[in-house]
Amino acid sequence: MLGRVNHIAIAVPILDEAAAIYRDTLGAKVSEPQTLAEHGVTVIFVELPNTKIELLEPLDEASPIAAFLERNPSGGIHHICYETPDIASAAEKLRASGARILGDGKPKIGAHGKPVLFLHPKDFNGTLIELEEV
Ligand SMILES: CC[C@H](C(=O)O)C(=O)SCCNC(=O)CCNC(=O)[C@H](O)C(C)(C)COP(=O)(O)OP(=O)(O)OC[C@H]1O[C@@H](n2cnc3c(N)ncnc32)[C@H](O)[C@@H]1OP(=O)(O)O
Ligand SMILES: [Co+2]
Repeated sequence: MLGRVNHIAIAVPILDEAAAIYRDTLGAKVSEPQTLAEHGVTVIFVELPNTKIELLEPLDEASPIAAFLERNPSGGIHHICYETPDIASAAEKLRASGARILGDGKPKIGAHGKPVLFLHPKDFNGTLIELEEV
């Protein structure tokens, strides 16, 4: 079911400041901001040799990451995204195992234009998992 780590996401209070740290202090290549209205966030990707860092800023208080940032005002690691070759079959196996798929349980299109799903952190050692079909 699991392929490569596609990205590790960090929720941040101020996206431009977080991107400047990666670009100017850490010398990494960062993308332009991408607003994902359907997901309630604006994202910037930090390109690394073996994976990406996804910097996430909430669009508004209704954002799914707003409560996380209230609990962690300076930001924090938010989720890990694993690649999967077949998200429908992964969802079927996960449901059969009793794992909770968040939202309406149907894949949505993510930042890379691919179908993604999120799994409840309480079912996976307190870690929010995103699956992206690649
Ligand atoms: C898809 C576009 C883009 C991409 O990569 O392409 C993205 O990644 S968009 C990312 C933003 N979207 C999401 O994160 C969608 C899935 N997330 C959610 O639905 C919520 O964040 C949810 C339900 C995981 C948590 O929401 P909230 O904090 O408002 O809910 P609760 O207070 O009920 O939390 C329940 C329980 O889980 C703990 N929690 C919450 N967030 C996390 C987290 N990121 N990692 C670990 N644990 C988390 C929270 O503390 C609660 O625990 P408890 O012990 O009950 O207090
Ligand atoms: Co993500």
